[in-house]
Amino acid sequence: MISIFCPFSWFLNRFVCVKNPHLNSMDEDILYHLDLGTKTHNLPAMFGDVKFQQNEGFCAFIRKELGLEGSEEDMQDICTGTDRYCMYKTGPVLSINHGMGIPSISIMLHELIKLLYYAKCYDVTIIRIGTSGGIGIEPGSIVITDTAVDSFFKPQFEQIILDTVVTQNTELDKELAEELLKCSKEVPDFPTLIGHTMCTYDFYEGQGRLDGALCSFSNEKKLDYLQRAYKTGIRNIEMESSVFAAMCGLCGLKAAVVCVTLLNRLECDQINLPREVLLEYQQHPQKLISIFIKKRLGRYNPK
Ligand SMILES: O=P(O)(O)O[C@H]1O[C@H](CO)[C@@H](O)[C@H]1O
Ligand SMILES: O=c1cc[nH]c(=O)[nH]1
Repeated sequence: MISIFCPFSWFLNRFVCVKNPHLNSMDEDILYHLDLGTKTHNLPAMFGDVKFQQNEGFCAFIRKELGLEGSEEDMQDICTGTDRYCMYKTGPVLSINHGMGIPSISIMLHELIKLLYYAKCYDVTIIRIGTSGGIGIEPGSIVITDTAVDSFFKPQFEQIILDTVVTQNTELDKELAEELLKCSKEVPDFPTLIGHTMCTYDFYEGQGRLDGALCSFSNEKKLDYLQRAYKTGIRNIEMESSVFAAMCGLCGLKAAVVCVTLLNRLECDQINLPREVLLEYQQHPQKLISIFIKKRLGRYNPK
């Protein structure tokens, strides 16, 4: 492990760290997919005050909740030169979309973590908020992930590095998950629970769906698989949590995954609720995270 910032060990955990000795010898680092760079942008000035990082377009909402200055129109996409990702910042909150699937979020995280490192950010909490398919729970529920598991229900992420399979840990921060669960008591209008999240490489066959262009198994096989997943403690399925947990863990970032469930996969495969219901469900994680951020900043006033 390389520690870059400070010789005092108590300080090390506070700064975002990278684990790449080669970065030290680079004159310039171009964060290509974010359209930012260490020579072209003053990253500490732009991002040095970031304390919370979200993965969805969430800034306008939290800006209003925190009563920060300016209008929604003031919020410019920071990654204007690329259409790969969008990034917004309001006060100490940075919000980025990550696309779908492990490769997309992994590229974003490499560049984001370097950005936080170059910007000398410290005490950062990073939260993925998004949607998922629930298993055996009411649609609209939030699952706070304790551990991301793979399609074999194993708590690990297999990263292929050169021609070697490297197994990485996918446990998320337990204290942070509990703190988020505590915050959920303030929003009793939807259930929130802590559980395992299965992370897959595909939305259709990879999540046991019968409605893709390809399907090679029966309804009985599908249900048997999902019921076995439920028995191991898996409560939802999505497509990014494992590499997110692994990379954040390796870089010492306190991380959480907070996803709403759009359907109960023991009952159906299609996401067939009206658009307005789905949009309302997608606000559930935002409401919870907004309470969490307000509490952390000492700005929470229950209504
Ligand atoms: O709502 P988001 O964050 O995109 O997450 C889920 O939705 C997508 C599939 O519809 C996948 O990315 C999955 O992880
Ligand atoms: O079933 C679902 C719903 C949202 N996202 C997923 O990955 N799966």
